[in-house]
Amino acid sequence: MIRAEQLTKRYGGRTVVQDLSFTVRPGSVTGFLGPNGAGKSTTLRMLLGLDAPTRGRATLAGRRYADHPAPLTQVGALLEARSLHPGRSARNHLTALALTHGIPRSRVDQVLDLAGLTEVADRRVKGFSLGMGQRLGIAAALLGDPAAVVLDEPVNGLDPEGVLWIRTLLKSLAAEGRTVLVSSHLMSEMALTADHLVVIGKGRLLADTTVTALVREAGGTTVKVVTPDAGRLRALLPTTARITADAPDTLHVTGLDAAEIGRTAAAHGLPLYELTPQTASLEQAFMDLTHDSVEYQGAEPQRAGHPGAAHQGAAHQGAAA
Ligand SMILES: Nc1ncnc2c1ncn2[C@@H]1O[C@H](COP(=O)(O)OP(=O)(O)OP(=O)(O)O)[C@@H](O)[C@H]1O
Repeated sequence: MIRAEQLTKRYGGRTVVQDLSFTVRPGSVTGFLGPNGAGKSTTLRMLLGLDAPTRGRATLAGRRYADHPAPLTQVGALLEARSLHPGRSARNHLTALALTHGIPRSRVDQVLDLAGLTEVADRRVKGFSLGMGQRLGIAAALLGDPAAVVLDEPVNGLDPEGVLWIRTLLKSLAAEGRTVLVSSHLMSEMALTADHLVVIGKGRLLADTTVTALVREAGGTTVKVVTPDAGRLRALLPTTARITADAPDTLHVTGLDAAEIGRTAAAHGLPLYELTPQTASLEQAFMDLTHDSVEYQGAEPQRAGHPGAAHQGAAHQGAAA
């Protein structure tokens, strides 16, 4: 369990984290979301004892990081700035870390395997790609077999295979009963990875909720349906569904999932050319939530009237810095 209690951080005269309180529970992935500059990294550094709070408290399993006799067994962390000795191999790097923390050497091989680095374990780190470096950082975070894992923007700069690997790993760490806290400025990524969300903007808490609840609040998932028989399909769907049409053959259906719509169409022999659940509403919910907290506004994205266009307009304001 990770807990932030009224955490506040001031740099000079500027408050970058203010009165932030939240709890991260074991057994699920918690996404820590906010636009660029919202204070995510600063908060994570305070949780990990790397920065002292101006006010408030951060605890892991009830104690401050510095008060744990063997912190690496409590929490493993991957922060954005990595300090790796370029001339060392991955194995040597992990072995040095293990020896200085009283962790058996045998654990090094286990984490190399877990991170998919066994084959390159004896290569010098300076030849590593960004993805391999990220895997090594995660191997180091898991070295102490920690009860909690904290990762700052772990998918930044990774290729699709790397992103998928991290997503799967985070879910399996949570399924093992660990506490998993992962920061991101991308709602689309967190929607696929996290169960719970803590959203901040300008250092303040904006939402502490589940992905499911946020989807519900955003009006549910909308399904785009393209069919030459749009009129007939519309008449066959339950009246509880909200349906809009922006072209003669295209419906946007809220309140029904894709499977139900597909079954109805199949039962009546209606051909479907497209049946696509859209998370655009979730992106929009995130942008609405954080709109006033974005430090560096780019051009205002189009606030379009239908979900498909909103998706295209979702140019991640947070990334506009
Ligand atoms: N050591 C520091 N001294 C002064 N200001 C700082 C320091 N570290 C961070 N800040 C400021 O605090 C604010 C929050 O920064 P932080 O890196 O925590 O945000 P973030 O949410 O992690 O952003 P990003 O998504 O861009 O990484 C920023 O305005 C940043 O400029």
